[in-house]
Amino acid sequence: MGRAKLTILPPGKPLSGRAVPPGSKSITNRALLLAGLARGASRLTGALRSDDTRYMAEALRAMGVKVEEPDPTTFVVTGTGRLLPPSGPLFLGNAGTATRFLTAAVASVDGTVVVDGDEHMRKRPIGPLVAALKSLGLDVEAPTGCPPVTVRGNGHFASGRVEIDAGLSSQYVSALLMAAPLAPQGANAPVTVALAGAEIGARGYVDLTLAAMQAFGAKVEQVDAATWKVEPTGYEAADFVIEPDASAATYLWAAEVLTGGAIDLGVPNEAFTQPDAKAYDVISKFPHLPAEIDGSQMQDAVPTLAVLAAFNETPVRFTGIANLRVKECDRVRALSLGLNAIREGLATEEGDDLIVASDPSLAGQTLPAAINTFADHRIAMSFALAGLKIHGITILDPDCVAKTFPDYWDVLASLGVSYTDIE
Ligand SMILES: O=C(O)C1=C[C@@H](OP(=O)(O)O)[C@@H](O)[C@H](O)C1
Ligand SMILES: C=C(OP(=O)(O)O)C(=O)O
Repeated sequence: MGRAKLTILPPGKPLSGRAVPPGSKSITNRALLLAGLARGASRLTGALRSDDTRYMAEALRAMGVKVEEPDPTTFVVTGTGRLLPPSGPLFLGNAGTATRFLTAAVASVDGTVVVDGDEHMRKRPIGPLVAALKSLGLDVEAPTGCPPVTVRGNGHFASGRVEIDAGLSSQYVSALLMAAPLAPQGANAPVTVALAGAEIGARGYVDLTLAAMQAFGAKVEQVDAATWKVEPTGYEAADFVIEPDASAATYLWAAEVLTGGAIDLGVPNEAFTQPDAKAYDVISKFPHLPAEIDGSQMQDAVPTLAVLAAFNETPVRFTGIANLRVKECDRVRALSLGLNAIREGLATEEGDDLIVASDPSLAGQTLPAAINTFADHRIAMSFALAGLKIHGITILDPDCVAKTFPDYWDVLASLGVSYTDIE
C-alpha cells in the first residue's frame, strides 16, 4: 500500500542539480511488445521500470515470452515469434498503452485471451478499437465498450483494410499498426490501416510507433497523412535504446522556470522524439505563457502547463484537450478541482476547455489544500509544482506516481525539496 499523503515544503531557493528523467513509458512499452513478438533476443536499454511497463512485461511472460531484467534500466526479451495463450486474464492495471496495444496483438494468439485492467481502466473506452478488429473478421468483444476485452484468436492477425476512429485515443492506431505485421502472408497482404473520422490528437505517438516498428524489422509505407500499408513480415529481434521520458521531463522543466533554477536533465530538449517535448518551448516562455495553449499534440504535458499557468502573469485557456477526460481520470475536472482547492476561482471549465485565471501573487502564500489526485500520476506530479511555491500543498495518494515515474519524490528531494506530514 502506498502512503496516504505528503505535504511539500517550498524550497525557498532555485532548484538546481542533475536529474535525469526515467526512460520513456511510451517507447518502453512499444519496444517490449515488439521484442516479445520477434523471434530471438532483444536488449532494451534506457528502459522505464514502473507499474505500466511491469504490466506489459508480466503479460508477455504470461504468453510465453522470456523477459529478463539484468539491471534497473534494461530488459532482455526473448521471443519465439508468436505469443501463446495465457492461463488466465491479462491484468494491465491502468496502463492504457499495454491495454490497447495488447488488445490488437493478442488477436494473433491461437486461443482465447481476456485483456483486463483495474477499476479506472474499466472506464476507459476501447470500443472503437474493438469495432475495427471486428471489421477485419476477428472475434473480439467488450460488452461495456471498455475492458475487459475477450479476444478469440486463430493464430494470426487479419489481412485487409481497416478503418479506425482515433478521436478518443491515438493508441488505437498504434495498436493496429503494431499488430499488422502479424497478418498471414498471402492474398490480401499488405494490411491497410486508415484513419476514419476526426483528425487524431497526439499524432506524434503514431510516429513513435512507426519508428519502433521499423527498428524491429517491420515494413510500413505511409500512403498519405491518414493511411499506412504494413507488410506481413513479422518482427526481428533488435537491440534498442530508449530515450528519457519527455512527459516526465516537463515537471523538471517547469520546476526550473518556477524556481528560477538550473536543472541538468542529461539530455538536450531537442534530442527528444516524443510529442511532449513540444512543451519545452511553451514552458520556457513562463511567466509569459500564451493566452491560448492547444494541448492536442502534447496532451500529457497539459497538467504540468495548467499548474504552471496558475503562476503566469496572464490567464491561459487550454483547448484541444477533450480526450483528457478519458485518461487515467477526467484530467480537466481533476485540474479544475485541484486549482480551485488552492484558491477558489483559479480555474474554470468551459465545455472541454480549461481556463486558468493566473495569479503570480500565489507564490510565497500559505494556502493549505489537499489535492485529490484520483490515483492519477500526472495530477500528483503536476500539483507538486504548486507546492514548490505555495506553503500547505498536500498531495493525496502520492505513490500513484509509480505508474510512470516511481522515483519522482526522491528526484525532487535530490534537487532540494523536502516533505512534511508524510503518512
Ligand atoms: O501511444 C502512447 O504511448 C500514448 C498516447 C497518448 O494517449 P492517447 O492516444 O490515448 O491520447 C498519451 O496520452 C499516453 O500517455 C501515451
Ligand atoms: C494517458 C497516460 O497514460 P496511458 O494512456 O498510457 O495509460 C499518461 O501517462 O498520461
